[in-house]
Amino acid sequence: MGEVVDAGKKEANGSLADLNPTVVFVLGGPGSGKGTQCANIVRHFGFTHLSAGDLLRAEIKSGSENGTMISNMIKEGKIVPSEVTIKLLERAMLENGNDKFLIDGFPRNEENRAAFEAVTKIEPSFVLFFDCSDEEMERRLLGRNQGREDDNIETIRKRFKVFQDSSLPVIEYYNSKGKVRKIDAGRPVEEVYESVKAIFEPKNEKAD
Ligand SMILES: Nc1ncnc2c1ncn2[C@@H]1O[C@H](COP(=O)(O)OP(=O)(O)OP(=O)(O)O)[C@@H](O)[C@H]1O
Ligand SMILES: Nc1ccn([C@H]2C[C@H](O)[C@@H](COP(=O)(O)O)O2)c(=O)n1
Ligand SMILES: [Mg+2]
Repeated sequence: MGEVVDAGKKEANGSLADLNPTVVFVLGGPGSGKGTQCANIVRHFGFTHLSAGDLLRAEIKSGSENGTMISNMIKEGKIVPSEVTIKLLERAMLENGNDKFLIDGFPRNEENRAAFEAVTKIEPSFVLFFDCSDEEMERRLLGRNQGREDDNIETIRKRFKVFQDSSLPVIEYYNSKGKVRKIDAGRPVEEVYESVKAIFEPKNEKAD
């Protein structure tokens, strides 16, 4: 008889090396609109959206042994150790079945970046960077109303500082490799998406 599998869960099959997925990192400050724009990209371009923050919040809810540590770090706006987040991302990619992923909110610091590269051997195709002012991001986060424990002014300020100090250097790293596609994310959702769409649409380059 075959193995009984929990009906609610998919099995993580194979390895990432076998899957060899296309990966786009989606970066930007807290509230810059990463999740909002990823939902649009998924609808039109067949990617699967994996938000590192969502995976960490699900891990807290699952009652995992790391739950309390993750919850405390998120409340403080700090970055969870890479091995925890990378395991969640690897599992999500292998369980999913798709081979095109938008990885949202990762890598958040140099440790995330270097560990992901070392463990998965995956190079992102490019990095989508949503550039937005702190004033606009703060307004959006305070109006988000999704019950997130980190959407309060004290934690928001800490998250902004971590973004400046730890996440921007990662974007600069990829920029030096010509991989960053920067989007002015301070505009209305539909306008931002027009710019995003242009990046994902295949180019109609004329042959000679
Ligand atoms: N271009 C936009 N203009 C106005 N509001 C927006 C825009 N994009 C997103 N929002 C709103 O701002 C809030 C934050 O957006 P979203 O959750 O997509 O940001 P995020 O970058 O994923 O944030 P976080 O890093 O905190 O997860 C949401 O309430 C969303 O509806
Ligand atoms: N690579 C990551 C991504 C997220 N986190 C933690 C810390 C963030 O403040 C929080 C929320 O993430 P968001 O949903 O805003 O992308 O999750 C992390 O530690 N490491
Ligand atoms: Mg988000």
